[in-house]
Amino acid sequence: MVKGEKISVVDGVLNVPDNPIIPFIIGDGTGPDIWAAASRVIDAAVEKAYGGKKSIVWKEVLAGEKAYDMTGEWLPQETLDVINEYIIAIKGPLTTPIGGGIRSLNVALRQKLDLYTCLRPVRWFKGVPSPVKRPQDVDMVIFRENTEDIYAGIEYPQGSPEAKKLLRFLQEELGVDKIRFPQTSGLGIKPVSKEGTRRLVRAAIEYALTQGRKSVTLVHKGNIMKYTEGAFKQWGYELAEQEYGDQVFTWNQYDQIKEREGAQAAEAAQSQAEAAGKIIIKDAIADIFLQQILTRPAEFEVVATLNLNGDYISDALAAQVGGIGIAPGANINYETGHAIFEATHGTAPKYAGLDKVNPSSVLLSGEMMLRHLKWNEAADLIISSMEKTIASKVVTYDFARLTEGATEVKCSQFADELIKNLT
Ligand SMILES: NC(=O)C1=CN([C@@H]2O[C@H](COP(=O)(O)OP(=O)(O)OC[C@H]3O[C@@H](n4cnc5c(N)ncnc54)[C@H](OP(=O)(O)O)[C@@H]3O)[C@@H](O)[C@H]2O)C=CC1
Ligand SMILES: O=C(O)CCC(=O)C(=O)O
Ligand SMILES: [Mg+2]
Repeated sequence: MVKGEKISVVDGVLNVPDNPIIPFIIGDGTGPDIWAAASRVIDAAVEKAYGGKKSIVWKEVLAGEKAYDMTGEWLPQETLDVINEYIIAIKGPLTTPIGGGIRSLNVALRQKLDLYTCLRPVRWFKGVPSPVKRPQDVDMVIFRENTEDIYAGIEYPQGSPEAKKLLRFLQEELGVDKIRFPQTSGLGIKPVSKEGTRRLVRAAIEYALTQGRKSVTLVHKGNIMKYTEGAFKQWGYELAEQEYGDQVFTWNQYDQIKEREGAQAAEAAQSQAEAAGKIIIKDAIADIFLQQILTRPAEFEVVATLNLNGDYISDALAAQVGGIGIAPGANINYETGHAIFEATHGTAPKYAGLDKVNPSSVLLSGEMMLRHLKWNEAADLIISSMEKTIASKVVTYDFARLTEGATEVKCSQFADELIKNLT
């Protein structure tokens, strides 16, 4: 058996040995099915690409139901320590109960390791059934802030001593008289910071610059939540202008030119910036954005947004390219180099243990991980195999039910097909 080595970060650069040890969390619900399938494909792609010279040494770490059954803890400290030490990890989905019980372990992992970017690329694979006419126009990369917003978990149940105390403070100290039914309200707090916004928007702009993307759209609900979502927009524009002055043109600048010199001059300035290859930094209010990504998706490329908006937007966009079964993602801290790759979907509990669901989301998260490690040859093999397999119409239930003439296969059989098509 190959003895693995640790990935390290040297002078801010990821140093990847030929046999990196990569921790994985198998996940709850359908997690074991999709992980078994996806990890086989990842291993086969690496073997095919490097002929045995490189391989991943998987190291299981515990979280969720398996961790609770084995250790009595949902998220053992050891799991956090191991991921911290080994830098790069991958995970299956973990269950979060609704309306009570433990807080999200998925969110806890992101917060505890400060993985502030949730990176979710959304693209269409030819042949995947889609509810829209031109799914090929959807090619967006979402940068969702991953550590703040109402996901911070500062929430108090209705009638609790904490809720009563906070209510009293709001009413007596801050003169709040707008809570419609104070005695029967649960309360939540939404922290959004300048630092959190700046590092997220910086990551989005860096991505646009290095990947040759034309625009970054700041998505917010700043008309209603002025000092959180509105501030996100303002801080985002400020960061873009301060740090990327000659490489970007912002709609904030557009508005200033319009006010000073009129609409024609502003239009001309934007056209000139586009012609010069500058990145356009624009913004959209979240509700209309959800309409525009359906009606004119080609206008959006990189999206930077807050935590809750990003959660909604990523599932909505996934639907346009074939659904959550094919939506990958990663949680990344670009300063420390730590990253956990994970599918966008959840545990899909009704299909648990049936060897049925589509393993593509976690597999494509693995593909993102390989690319992150600069193992592009193996990543490319996964993409071309995915294209061939989907074109042959041998697919899991989610695509089969929408594809005429498809052959429906199980999760594990889909992995077999993918491995066969790694050529
Ligand atoms: N990062 C994480 O670990 C996440 C965890 N969760 C957690 O997962 C649990 C269930 O959440 P829920 O809201 O039902 O969302 P899920 O994403 O688990 O499932 C919703 C639906 O999406 C489809 N789906 C999900 N995964 C796949 C797949 N691999 N292949 C094909 N279709 C798929 C199924 O649709 P259909 O019924 O149409 O076949 C499924 O019923 C909750 O506890 C939630 O908190 C949720 C999101 C992310
Ligand atoms: O943590 C959870 O249970 C849900 C998280 C989620 O929906 C997401 O990250 O997209
Ligand atoms: Mg979600």
